[in-house]
Amino acid sequence: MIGLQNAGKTSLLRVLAGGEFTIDSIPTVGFNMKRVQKGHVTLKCFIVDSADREALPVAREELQILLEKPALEGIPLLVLGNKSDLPDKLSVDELIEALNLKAVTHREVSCYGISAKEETNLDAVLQWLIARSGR
Ligand SMILES: Nc1nc2c(ncn2[C@@H]2O[C@H](COP(=O)(O)OP(=O)(O)OP(=O)(O)O)[C@@H](O)[C@H]2O)c(=O)[nH]1
Ligand SMILES: [Mg+2]
Repeated sequence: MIGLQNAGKTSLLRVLAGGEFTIDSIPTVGFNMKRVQKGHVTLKCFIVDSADREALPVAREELQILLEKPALEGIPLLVLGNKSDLPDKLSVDELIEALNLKAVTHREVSCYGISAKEETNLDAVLQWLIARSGR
């Protein structure tokens, strides 16, 4: 799980692990990367704050850099627009545009709007991960 500061990584991992959402999540110091790995396939989950329009260009660049890494070539990419409960959020179509996901080739790309807070669409995230974990 990779994402800029404040995107909601800790919140999502906590909720996915069956914990409670807390509004006063403490910023994670140090490592911000978790891998869901099985065999030789590392699934990539890139999370963004879909309501933080100013951070999206930075997220777009970070994602670009990650996708250029030879070790991650061809690996499926799951992009999560978190905080879909916020009124100012971008739609999935707008996120695809803002992150330039249509330019991603030679790998499967999925993009979901989710909310760690309201637990919206998290079943889709789990389904995505489960469906690809056996490959
Ligand atoms: N409204 C809303 N707020 C959220 C959601 N997910 C996380 N937040 C809030 O966003 C802030 C940052 O969440 P974190 O989970 O700490 O984000 P993070 O990506 O782990 O941040 P760093 O560890 O600092 O990189 C916290 O105040 C969370 O409560 C969401 O789905 N909706
Ligand atoms: Mg964190």
